[in-house]
Amino acid sequence: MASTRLFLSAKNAAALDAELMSSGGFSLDQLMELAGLSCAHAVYKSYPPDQKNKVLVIAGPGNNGGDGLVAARHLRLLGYNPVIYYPKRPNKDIYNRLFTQLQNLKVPFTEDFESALQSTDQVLDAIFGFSFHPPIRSPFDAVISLLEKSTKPVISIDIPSSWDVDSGPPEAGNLGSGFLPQVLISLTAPKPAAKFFVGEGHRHFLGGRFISAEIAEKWGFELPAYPGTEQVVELPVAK
Ligand SMILES: NC(=O)C1=CN([C@@H]2O[C@H](COP(=O)(O)OP(=O)(O)OC[C@H]3O[C@@H](n4cnc5c(N)ncnc54)[C@H](O)[C@@H]3O)[C@@H](O)[C@H]2O)[C@H](O)CC1
Ligand SMILES: [K+]
Repeated sequence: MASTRLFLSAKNAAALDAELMSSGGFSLDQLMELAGLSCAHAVYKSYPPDQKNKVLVIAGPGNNGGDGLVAARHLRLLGYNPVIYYPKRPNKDIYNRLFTQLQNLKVPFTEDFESALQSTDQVLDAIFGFSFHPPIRSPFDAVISLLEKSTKPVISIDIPSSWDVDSGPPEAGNLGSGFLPQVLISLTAPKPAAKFFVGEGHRHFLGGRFISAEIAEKWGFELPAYPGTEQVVELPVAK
């Protein structure tokens, strides 16, 4: 299993993202496609499709939500039954196109989060990524509260939503302090909050295979070797 040395702070993650899309020559679509594809592959490795598992994808208002929409499309094509809860949908071209692609694949959208949670097999948390700033606002506060009480396995994209990107889970007694996903998929490089992602049986993947060794060195993190054609590499989790 690969190991990584250093973490990418919220500030550096945003700056690196901007660099990839300026001097790096990438478009947001390209990065989001590779990020979302790696998330679908991490779900596949953690919960292989079994009689068309239902995966409830919670998509937030930013690009973390966009990764979730891309992952939902790939999950559908991999044999899952994704259902999407997308309560705050900004009217932006990239999200509108992802929405159209999902509609064409007949992926359902739901407005009833509570019922969808009861009937799902797994949850894909694509609510917030590296631009989240606590405290969490409506309607996602109620969503996190329900996830804290639920026993459904959760796979979080980039950070467990409600955790501070740099300092980790909220203090005991605050919303989100009881939220610990089963699987974390870090994109580009783990964020400092990933230090708090621990526990027997929990799995941590790194995805977003678009970083060169030169970029990793420049931004001060170690890039583990992706095996063969894999879109994710598994990282150790402390017990
Ligand atoms: N290079 C990469 O690794 C790539 C990562 N990608 C993914 O993009 C997210 C970061 O996306 P961004 O749009 O910057 O922000 P978020 O999705 O984290 O959220 C912004 C969104 O959330 C709202 N918000 C912030 N705080 C709160 C709050 N307390 N309560 C409610 N709402 C809040 C804010 O207003 C915005 O609307 C990264 O993590 C990856 O998942 C890309 O796919 C490209 C490549
Ligand atoms: K997330």
